[in-house]
Amino acid sequence: MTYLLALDQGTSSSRSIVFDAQGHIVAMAQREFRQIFPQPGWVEHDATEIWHSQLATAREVLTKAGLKAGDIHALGITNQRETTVVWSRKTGLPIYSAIVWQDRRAEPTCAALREQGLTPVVQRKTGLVIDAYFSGTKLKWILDNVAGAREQAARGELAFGTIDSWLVWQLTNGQVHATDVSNASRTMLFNVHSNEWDAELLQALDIPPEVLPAVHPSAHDFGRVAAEHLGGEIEIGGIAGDQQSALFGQACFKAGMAKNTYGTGCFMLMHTGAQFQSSGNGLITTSAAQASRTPEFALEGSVFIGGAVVQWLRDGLQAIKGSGEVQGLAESVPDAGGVMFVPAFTGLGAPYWNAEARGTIVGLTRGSTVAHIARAALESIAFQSAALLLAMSRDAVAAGGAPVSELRVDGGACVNNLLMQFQADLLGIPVVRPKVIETTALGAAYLAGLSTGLYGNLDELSRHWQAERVFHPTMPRERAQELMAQWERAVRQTTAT
Ligand SMILES: Nc1ncnc2c1ncn2[C@@H]1O[C@H](COP(=O)(O)OP(=O)(O)O)[C@@H](O)[C@H]1O
Ligand SMILES: O=P(O)(O)OC[C@H](O)CO
Repeated sequence: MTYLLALDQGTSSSRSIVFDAQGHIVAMAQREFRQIFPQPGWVEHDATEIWHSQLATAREVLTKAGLKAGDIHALGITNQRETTVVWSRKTGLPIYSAIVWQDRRAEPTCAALREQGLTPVVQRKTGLVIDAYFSGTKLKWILDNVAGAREQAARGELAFGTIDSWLVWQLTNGQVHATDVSNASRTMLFNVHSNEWDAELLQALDIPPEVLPAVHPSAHDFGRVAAEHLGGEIEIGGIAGDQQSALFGQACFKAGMAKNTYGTGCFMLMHTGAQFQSSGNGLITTSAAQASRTPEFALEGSVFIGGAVVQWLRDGLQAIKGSGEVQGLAESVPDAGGVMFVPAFTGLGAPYWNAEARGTIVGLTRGSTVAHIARAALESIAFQSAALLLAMSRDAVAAGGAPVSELRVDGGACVNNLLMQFQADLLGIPVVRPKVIETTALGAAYLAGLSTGLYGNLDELSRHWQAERVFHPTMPRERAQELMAQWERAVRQTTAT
């Protein structure tokens, strides 16, 4: 048997999964680590704790699977994106905590960049909007605020990396400082057309090029894990940011193919092939995981509160004891009874981009019960995702393509059949849940398998992808359109004073 090992370093936990060559899960291990909130709007991780937790799960999964390093054909890495680490090349120790993607501290730098009129330049070169979400301004913050950092950087003593680079550095005992295009495309420093760091953007953010990792395609020989870590050497054959990795693991390789990951938030990506497409509808453009040196792109939109609304039903409203109970409660009523719930707890993401919006429940009557609210909460995940898909379809049509014809789904909340059926009803297209919903890790394993010759081409991977269940739309289109209009009215009310 041939096996692939995927390291999936997420925002709340580190996981490792062993897959067989057909993409079936053989074993899985997971560890949570600390979330650090030093002040409002700041979110940090301890990069060393991330490394240790990741290594521990990799060792554990090999034990669980009864395998040795020598049984593993290749290793792939996928990671929470944008989270920024700066470390000493000499000691391998971070000079500051990892600044997490959710952290907002770099907003003043972003405001200054916007004032300098850099918005169109950033958009054209990177596909991104200027936002504290991305790594570049977090890196600048560390260089500006950690004593002696700029001097050390100028002497070439510091290394910057997203979590993938940090793990590769540790796994190879400091032999390799590298990242892949999908992670680089989230830094706001990377030209996604030429697949190179961009001198103008580096200058605008005052980033010394000496700190940057080498950038390679996502399927690439990134070096070998030093024997001491996993009991033998293993080739690192693939790297991709978690959302691009999930798009890859869902075998969405062609323009117009889309996936939505229903986790704490939702991340929807649509492949646009070799075409860099700018959104006219509030989405960002990003590099897709690339099997070769040819640039490939995707449009991306995110929902801030997805499955998290179910956590709020559990912890805030205390309407359920566990997230698994939400479907039963929601199904105890035939519909939401006119209740609309917009969970704008932290503002609204794409395509609305409204930071001031706050959570709103409208349409309550004397007959409304907690079951209606639970159903409306669940439906809000689908409404927000539908708004993203509509934006993507409009962009696809504007670029001369066809609207999205099928949505592939994954993530913790995609197990909810009621939610998936409602999603299909709203969209009017099939919603397809694959047999393996660990598509993020699978994407990284596939990339590693591709670069090491286990797989010949993408068609082979497409043949592995199998649907577990297809949710076909059954709701009349007029009713779905009426509901979407009702949703948009409720969204407008989230900022009504
Ligand atoms: N049966 C369910 N119905 C709806 N949401 C669910 C269900 N089970 C879990 N969830 C939600 O899914 C999310 C967890 O998904 P996961 O993919 O593990 O998230 P993340 O990767 O963001 O940590 C949680 O927000 C949880 O509330
Ligand atoms: O770790 P996740 O699944 O929350 O994903 C985080 C995203 O990559 C942030 O852009």
